[in-house]
Amino acid sequence: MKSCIILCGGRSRRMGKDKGLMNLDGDPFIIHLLKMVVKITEEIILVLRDKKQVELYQNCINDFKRQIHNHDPHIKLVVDIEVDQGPLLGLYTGLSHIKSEGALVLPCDSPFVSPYFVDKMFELTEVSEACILVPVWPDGSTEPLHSYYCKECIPIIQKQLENGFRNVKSLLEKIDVAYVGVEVLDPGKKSFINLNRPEDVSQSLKK
Ligand SMILES: Nc1nc2c(ncn2[C@@H]2O[C@H](COP(=O)(O)OP(=O)(O)OP(=O)(O)O)[C@@H](O)[C@H]2O)c(=O)[nH]1
Repeated sequence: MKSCIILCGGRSRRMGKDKGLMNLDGDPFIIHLLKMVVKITEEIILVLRDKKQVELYQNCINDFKRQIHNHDPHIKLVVDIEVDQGPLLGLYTGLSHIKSEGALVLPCDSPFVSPYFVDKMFELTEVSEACILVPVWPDGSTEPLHSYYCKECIPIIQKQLENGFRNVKSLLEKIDVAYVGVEVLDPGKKSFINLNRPEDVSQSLKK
């Protein structure tokens, strides 16, 4: 079973409005992601901040269901166990809800994630013995919000949170990680584009 967790619970301060619901070329970012991921996975968990955000995303997903003529596209909305604690807690919440052994984690602000990337990640997790699979750039920087995490990470994340860490990168030092070059996962590298500011959106439309 292939599971995907999409983190949507950030504050979008730089964008000024909820990034997942931002319009890009006719669809909200989250719908760009869902259109692609729904065809590849059997379970999708959106991790949101609070009930108010759930209501907004539920409306958006109801429109999506009508659009694709599918009343049950295996999408579940869950809420962070504590608000505003950052993506590490979002990951913890997401992993606590999945039915499978692990999940591909994506941020809601990367609407150009490609099916090639998603397929490749799942293909590599099947042969990797590591708990986490993380894309790495030639300069050594990593993409922990475009990574695969197995459920064995849950107690380690819990410990990291108790120790005051809120950053997903802090987890990578604590558990077995396999690093894979970004060029292997997405030769065009568009999957890793994050749209954080209004100007990022207008620039992405010009490309
Ligand atoms: N569930 C959950 N997701 C989060 C949380 N914080 C950030 N995220 C998600 O993690 C991804 C990266 O977030 P950032 O861009 O670093 O932070 P942001 O709060 O969304 O945006 P800024 O306020 O502009 O920094 C996005 O998909 C966010 O929605 C959180 O506390 N809970």
